[in-house]
Amino acid sequence: MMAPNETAGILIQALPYIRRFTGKTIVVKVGGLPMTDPERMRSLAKDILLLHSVGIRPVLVHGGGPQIDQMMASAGIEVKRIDGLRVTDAQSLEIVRMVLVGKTNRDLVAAINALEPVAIGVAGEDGRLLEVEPVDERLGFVGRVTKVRGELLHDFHDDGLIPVVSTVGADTSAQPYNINADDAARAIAVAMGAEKIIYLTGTAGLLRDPADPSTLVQRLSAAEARQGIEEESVTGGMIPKLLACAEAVEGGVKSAHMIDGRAEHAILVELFTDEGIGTMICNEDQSPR
Ligand SMILES: Nc1ncnc2c1ncn2[C@@H]1O[C@H](COP(=O)(O)OP(=O)(O)O)[C@@H](O)[C@H]1O
Ligand SMILES: CC(=O)N[C@@H](CCC(=O)OP(=O)(O)O)C(=O)O
Repeated sequence: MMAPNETAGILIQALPYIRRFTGKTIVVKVGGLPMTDPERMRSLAKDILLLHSVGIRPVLVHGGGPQIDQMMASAGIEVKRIDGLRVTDAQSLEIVRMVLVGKTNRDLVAAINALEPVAIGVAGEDGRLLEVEPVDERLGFVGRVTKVRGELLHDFHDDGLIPVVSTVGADTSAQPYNINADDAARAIAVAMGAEKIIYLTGTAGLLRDPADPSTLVQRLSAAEARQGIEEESVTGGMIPKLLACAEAVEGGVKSAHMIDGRAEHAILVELFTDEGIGTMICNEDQSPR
């Protein structure tokens, strides 16, 4: 049990951050890995609800890569990725939609609503929320976001709701496309003029040596993040994530953070304490945090 003066100290430390972020949009992207544990999902739901309760406008964008892999394996479909993006044919696309829209989104919405019924699930293909164009013909139905109807998400906030977005988009003829969730979250954050984008991931942040958590890179500029993509130590899902962070900051989001989704209440520590955790990407002239 924490001593009362310790609790008071934490609240006092949090106050300037709460003041600074109240009324601001903060996009939180959660990857599939932190969502494999129901206890972690409940803890995430509490954090998101706390942001909402202090007047911050959170948008929760989710992935579900490991869950899609699992479903594809049980359907006997081979998983193929190019530079961290899933090769998605018509059959795989059905599985992607089933998992992301039908399961992961529902589970997150239910976890928040069990605490307070303010979460609303929406897929990028609903109401043209995320309009896309194909990325590369080798990838099949994989889309890059060309337009975001951010006003739909602002309207949800105005109505006291927390949008939870699954990242299946559609082209102008309503053909659904699979979108890398890191990139979709970036597009949403830029379109909404978000203050921050926070990536909750299955690693401590960007590591110089992926096998050694003590090599965490605490801070880098958007230009350095772009250079980092070229480095040998950056592979797989970290490639689109780092690129998304750079593009978010270049698109006007004040800072992009990659933090450990496995750590309890990581979002609250990042937002409301002086320490901050993980890797932060911001413009060079930006003051820390
Ligand atoms: N340099 C690096 N630093 C940290 N993680 C890295 C690095 N290079 C590759 N990775 C891998 O990228 C993963 C993050 O990408 P991804 O699995 O797509 O995340 P998520 O699904 O959590 O959004 C890490 O869990 C790690 O396995
Ligand atoms: C095109 C593409 O790769 N889409 C991703 C969408 C889910 C995702 O991004 O999930 P994570 O955040 O857990 O990685 C996929 O099919 O895995």
